[in-house]
Amino acid sequence: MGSPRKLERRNVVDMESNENCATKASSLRQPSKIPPPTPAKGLFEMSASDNNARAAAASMMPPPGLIPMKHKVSGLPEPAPKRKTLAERAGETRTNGAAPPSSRPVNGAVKAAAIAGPRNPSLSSSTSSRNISSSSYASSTSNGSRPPSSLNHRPQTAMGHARSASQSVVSNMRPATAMENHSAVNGSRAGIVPISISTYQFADTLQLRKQRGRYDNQSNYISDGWLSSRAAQSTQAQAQSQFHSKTLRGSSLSTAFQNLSISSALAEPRDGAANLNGEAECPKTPSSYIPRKLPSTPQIPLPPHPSTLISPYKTPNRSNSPIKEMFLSRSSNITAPVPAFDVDDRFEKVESQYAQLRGMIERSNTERNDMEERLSLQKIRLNELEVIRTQLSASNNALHSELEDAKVKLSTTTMALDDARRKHTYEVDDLRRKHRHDHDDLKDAHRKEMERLRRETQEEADTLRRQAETGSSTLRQAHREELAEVERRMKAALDDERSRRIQEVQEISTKLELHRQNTGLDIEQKDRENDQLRKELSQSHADFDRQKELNASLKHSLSEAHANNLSFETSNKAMKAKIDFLESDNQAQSQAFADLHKRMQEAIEAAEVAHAKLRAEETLRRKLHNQVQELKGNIRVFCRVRPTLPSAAEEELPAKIDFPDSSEDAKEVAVQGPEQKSALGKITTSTHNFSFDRVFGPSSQNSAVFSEISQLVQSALDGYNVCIFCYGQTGSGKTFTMTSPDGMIPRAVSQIYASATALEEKGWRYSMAGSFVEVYNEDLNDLLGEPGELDKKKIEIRHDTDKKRTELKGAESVVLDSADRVHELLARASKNRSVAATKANERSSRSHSVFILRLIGENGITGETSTGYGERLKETQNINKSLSCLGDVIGALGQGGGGMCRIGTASGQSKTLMFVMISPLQAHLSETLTSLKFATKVHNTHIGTAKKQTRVKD
Ligand SMILES: Nc1ncnc2c1ncn2[C@@H]1O[C@H](COP(=O)(O)OP(=O)(O)OP(=O)(O)O)[C@@H](O)[C@H]1O
Repeated sequence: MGSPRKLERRNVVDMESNENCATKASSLRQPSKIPPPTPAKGLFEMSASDNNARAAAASMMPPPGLIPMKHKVSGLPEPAPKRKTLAERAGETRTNGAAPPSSRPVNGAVKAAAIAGPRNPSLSSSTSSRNISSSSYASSTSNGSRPPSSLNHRPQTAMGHARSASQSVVSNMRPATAMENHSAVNGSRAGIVPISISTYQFADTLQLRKQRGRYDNQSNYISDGWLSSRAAQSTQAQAQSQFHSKTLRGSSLSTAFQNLSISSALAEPRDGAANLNGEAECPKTPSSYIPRKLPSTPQIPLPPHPSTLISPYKTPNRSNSPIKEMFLSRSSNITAPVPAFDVDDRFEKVESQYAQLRGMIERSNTERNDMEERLSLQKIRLNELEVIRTQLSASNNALHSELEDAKVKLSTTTMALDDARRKHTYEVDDLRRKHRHDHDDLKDAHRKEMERLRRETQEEADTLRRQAETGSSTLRQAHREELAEVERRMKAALDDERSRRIQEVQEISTKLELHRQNTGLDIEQKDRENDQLRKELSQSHADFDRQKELNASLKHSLSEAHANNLSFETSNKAMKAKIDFLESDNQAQSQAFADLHKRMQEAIEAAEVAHAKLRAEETLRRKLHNQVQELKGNIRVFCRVRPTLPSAAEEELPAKIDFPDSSEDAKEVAVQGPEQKSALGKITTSTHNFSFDRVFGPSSQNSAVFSEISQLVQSALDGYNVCIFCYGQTGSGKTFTMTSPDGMIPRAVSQIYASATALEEKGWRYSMAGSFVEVYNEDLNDLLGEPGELDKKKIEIRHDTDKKRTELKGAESVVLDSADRVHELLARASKNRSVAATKANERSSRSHSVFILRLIGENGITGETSTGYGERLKETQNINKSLSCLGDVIGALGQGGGGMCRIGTASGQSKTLMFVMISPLQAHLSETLTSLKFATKVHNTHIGTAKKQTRVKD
């Protein structure tokens, strides 16, 4: 975008060029293959007619008014009435105002022609031809020969000419008209500038025509008259043509004037005074009109025959034109006189036409002034518009900047809105979390309250029990006394009973004796009676039968009596035995008591011996158990492959995992590695075999796994530090194995409780406390603390090298006074972990949770104490740092550098069991192999003998 000034200038230039174009356009000729009898053609003919002006003047030349009439337009205004003749006006001094300034350079060719004119006959002849016609001038200013048509295209339009004008000097293009020639010579537009000059020059031309006519009149009037009339005719024809153009196109006056001016340029040298005056009065005359020194008219040689001028490029039409024969030539055979034209009449006509032209020029000037005024107005308007445009662009810029500001504000507002929305979301989340925490707190408080109530109830129950026990001992004493009383009473009763029984027995014995005696008497009497009867038998057989019957009945009675006698004898014997027993009871009882006491003393002594033996055996058992554990290895590696879950997606294909020694205590696992493509494109798979202390397949249950580690739990009870940790990728079953309701931790705690209860009779009293911490970002967080303090409350690890104990300062320790308490503890830790996991998704896979069970055992009899730690670590494979650290630790432990770096109690002081957890899926195959390789490394590590943490009470 240019500056306003530039724009204005460009507009002006455009307008000028438009005007120029319009002007040029007005001089356009319709292209025609047959050249019309234009003045250009006539100029050549006029050159030729210098010698034969008379020849066929009437027939060859059209009457003066004929050519103008051809182009005359009916609407053309009539010329103004004549005031002065051209001859008169030719002598007048030209005004400066009529001569526009010109900066056009003098054409070199013209200058050369002017300078070299007298010396070069051919040039002078051509120059003379210029006096007659601009067309011939154009020819002469060229190289003297017409250029080949192929190189010198004659412009078909004014525009074409305008374009070619600047090239015309170089290419020697033949102009179509004098006007075009003029333009070509000057190399600049021919528009307005020549108008005022032509007035003056045209007058000169006319004057010269007259003088020449007169001169010629003296010598060859006819020829001169022909020349003059021919020139006038040519001028008139041009003027008429310009009128015609003006009328048709409205702005071709300058073109017409240019034609005239060229003629005047030819006329200038003829009259030295006029020429000098012209130069003096109009120093700004265009350079193309600089007076040239030309030979005076009388010495002007006749131009060569047109055919010689244009011979190289003779137009076929022209050469074949029959008109050519109508012109005079040396070879013309003139036989009849040719009538002369009336020159004055022609001049008058030309004058009138000139006046007409002048009027038109004035009008044109007026129009031009109007146009200039309009142009200046337009320029002003343009400036105003430019100012408005500037203002508008300024306001546009302001609006743009406002728009940008508004956009920025909008984006700021949007961002603020987003921030507010995000903040609101965070606040809602926080509130939700707080609400959840409050809820959990309430639940905790409720649980605590319940515990408190339960404890109070327990205490009350204890009090009651104590009271009951007190009551019961009183009762027992009373009972004992009562029992003694009863015993006494029983003894008295027994004595009474005994004496009563003895008395009864004596009575019975007496009765029995009496009865026997009576029976004997009866028998004797019966015998007598028998005898009597026998005697009487003879007397009577009937009496015998009767006697027999009686005898039978008597026998029966006898048997009954005998039975009774026997029973009586038995009871008598029993009674006798009883009496004997009762008589001997007192002594036996005292003897029995003494025996019993003796035996009891012996039993107590034997029990004491047995207890001592048992304790010695328990110590031996522990020692042997520990030796067994040591033999099994203080760091053991178990591998567990979890089953494919029913919820697993279909595309989760299982990996090929085999258990070559699939027995109850399998120790080997074989994993088929990923497919590998050889250079030849052959696909191979390799099987990786691993062996560990124990391998559990997918179908293994937690109970089976625990049976393998229960001995380690026993070691914890025996006072050894035990570390059990799971290692494996996410989702491989670590949590399931360790903290599920039947996982290792609940089972271990239950076993410890059961064993502790069993050991109570051996004098051991155990107390248990559990802590649950999380290692995240190398910080320890308490999973049993308040959820809000999870990442805030920091826990310190303190290691007492003297006591060889490691403690976590700040971690909450929950007393496990019943086996069920561990479930609560695990649930609390799990909840805290899930709260933490919602804050950071990756937390689960980047954190390690450690459950620490602290066992303190005291033996009231022996005074021994044992302190052991059971630890459960859940190590996640995802952390390479942890992996390498763990590897380093275990490696260092294997080389006896246990104190260098510690993970929990995984050192020479402890027994360590590592679970390597394996996912059965193909997708996790590479992690599976990495885990197994690492576990193999650990398995190959030997850790020094574990030392029991036993102190003898002072
Ligand atoms: N032996 C098994 N038998 C049946 N289901 C199992 C077994 N082992 C693991 N699972 C199941 O597999 C899933 C993932 O196990 P788990 O959550 O214990 O993995 P993890 O190793 O603790 O994962 P993370 O490291 O992410 O905590 C759980 O749904 C669990 O119930």
